Amino acid sequence: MLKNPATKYRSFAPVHLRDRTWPDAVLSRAPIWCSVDLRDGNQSLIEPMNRERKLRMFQLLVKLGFKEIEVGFPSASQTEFDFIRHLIENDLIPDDVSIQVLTQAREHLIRRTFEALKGAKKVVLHYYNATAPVMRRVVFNLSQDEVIDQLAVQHARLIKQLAAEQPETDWTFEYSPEMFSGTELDFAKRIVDAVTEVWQPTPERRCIINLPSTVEHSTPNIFADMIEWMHRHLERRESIIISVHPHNDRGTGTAAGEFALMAGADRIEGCLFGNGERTGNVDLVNIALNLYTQGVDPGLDFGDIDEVRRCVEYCNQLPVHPRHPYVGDLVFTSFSGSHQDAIKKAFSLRKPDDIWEMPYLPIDPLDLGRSYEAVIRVNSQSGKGGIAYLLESEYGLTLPRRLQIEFSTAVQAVTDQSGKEVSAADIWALFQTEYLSVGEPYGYLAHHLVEDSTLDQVKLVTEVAVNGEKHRLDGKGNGPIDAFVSALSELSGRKLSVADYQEHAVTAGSDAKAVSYIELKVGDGRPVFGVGIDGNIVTASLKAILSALNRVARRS
Ligand SMILES: CC(=O)SCCNC(=O)CCNC(=O)[C@H](O)C(C)(C)COP(=O)(O)OP(=O)(O)OC[C@H]1O[C@@H](n2cnc3c(N)ncnc32)[C@H](O)[C@@H]1OP(=O)(O)O
Ligand SMILES: CC(C)C(=O)C(=O)O
Ligand SMILES: [Mg+2]
Repeated sequence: MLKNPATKYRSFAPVHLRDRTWPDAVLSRAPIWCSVDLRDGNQSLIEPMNRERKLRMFQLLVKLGFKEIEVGFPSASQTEFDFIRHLIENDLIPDDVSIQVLTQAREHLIRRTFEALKGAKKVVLHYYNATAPVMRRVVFNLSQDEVIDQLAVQHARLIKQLAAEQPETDWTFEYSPEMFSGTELDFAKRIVDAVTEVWQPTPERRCIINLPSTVEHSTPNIFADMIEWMHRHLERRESIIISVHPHNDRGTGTAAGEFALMAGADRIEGCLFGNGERTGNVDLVNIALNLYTQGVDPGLDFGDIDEVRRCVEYCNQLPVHPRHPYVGDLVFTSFSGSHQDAIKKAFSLRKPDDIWEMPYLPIDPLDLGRSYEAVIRVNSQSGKGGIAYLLESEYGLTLPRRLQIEFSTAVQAVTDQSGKEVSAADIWALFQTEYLSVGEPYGYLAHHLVEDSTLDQVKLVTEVAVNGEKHRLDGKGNGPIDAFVSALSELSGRKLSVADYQEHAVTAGSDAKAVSYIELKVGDGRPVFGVGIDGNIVTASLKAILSALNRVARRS
């Protein structure tokens, strides 16, 4: 049993911001994106990326359109240092991309970081120190003023000085009060103001103040309040890019990121598909595609999302979950009958330039390079709509509604028995067995049609096999179906009549074929469907009648 948590945990305190404005804000443009896959993502991996994997990730991020990429923590290890040298010395960084590097607020680490950056064109130099009370007490044993002076201000000065010594590089400075989300707001403001006082940013040369929820420990509205508070209270706000860096410990990293952007943040740091420390950094793909589905261009290209996933899985050596937003294998799939029914109906009414308004599909899978193939999959939770959708999309058959109902019983029997999914190919095989390959007792052999214009009738001569024996049938009627049905009634000794008849060209496959669906009534029995497919529409209809008759025979 869990112990009483009230004796062990403290609840988070709300921010007193009665006139908050962020809940009414609408996100109408993309933020500045910064990927930290190669740093925060990398430092959380079981096996950090080697150079080859890092390069693959870097090239992917560039291809996706990121202009700010945190490429590592150069003072952490030789691998990190060498990777950054490799990028610079081999001219692998496009001119419009800034590499970003992280360092602790410690002199020897900062000096080593600058060493790693010699010759780089555009750099975001990012340093941090923890600011939360627990860190001040446990890790640093320093007072608020000492943390401001000894960690933040002194190292802001050092960074300014070392940057001036490397004027060939276009520098942007970034400071993170690490654990901002657990820091008193007035202290966070004081330390940030002290840093910007040293740097003296201008609206033309802004610095970045990155406000992380290093560990997410409140609901996202509290984080948004904190960001709006900082946005309103910071000195030199017009010369600062406010960045956020949400983690996902409570599972609300995306909401926190979006609310923070509504609350005044200009920039967001995160990882592809939410990799990163513990439960991960905020998922930038999620945020970007959420914008996209609101009609806002995110400025990042996820037009081949499966390719992105493959690369990320390779680099991180971690799988992406099948339910992961926008990318998981199952996220565009409906198994349940009512969802399938609505999707099928919406697809058939949709015109190419319509606004996307598709039940159960927040985004068009085609926009992400996915197909409609997986949109509907069938198991015992499915209904006729999904089965009909698969036969139509994969095999070009548009089943009449009552046939959908009839055939879904056959599919349901299979899925109920196996408990498993049935593929489109399985459904097609079952459809063939049920309707198309029923050649006994009646089999179609040939027909000959004579139109008699004087009588306004047709004469139909048919050859059919009955239990393997050839029979010639002569029939008359107002059309070939009518003529055949009357001849068959005579042969079988039972009254046959057509309750419904539909046909269409088969749209799938290369051969021009027609399909005919006949609902046949035999005597007083309930109508039964038969289906025929043939290059000739009359033959297709005759086969459909025999299919229905054979199915009746099979049942009895
Ligand atoms: C929230 C984040 O993601 S922050 C980024 C975290 N990322 C990483 O740590 C990955 C790379 N890190 C490393 O390679 C190493 O930790 C290094 C090179 C940075 C430092 O290594 P070491 O000097 O061996 O220290 P160690 O790893 O034990 O870290 C603890 C020390 O850092 C100090 N420290 C931690 N954060 C800071 C900071 N922001 N500023 C100054 N000192 C700090 C601690 O006080 C402690 O010092 P102490 O040994 O005097 O008690
Ligand atoms: C270094 C900082 C930005 C960080 O990764 C965090 O606080 O989560
Ligand atoms: Mg982080």
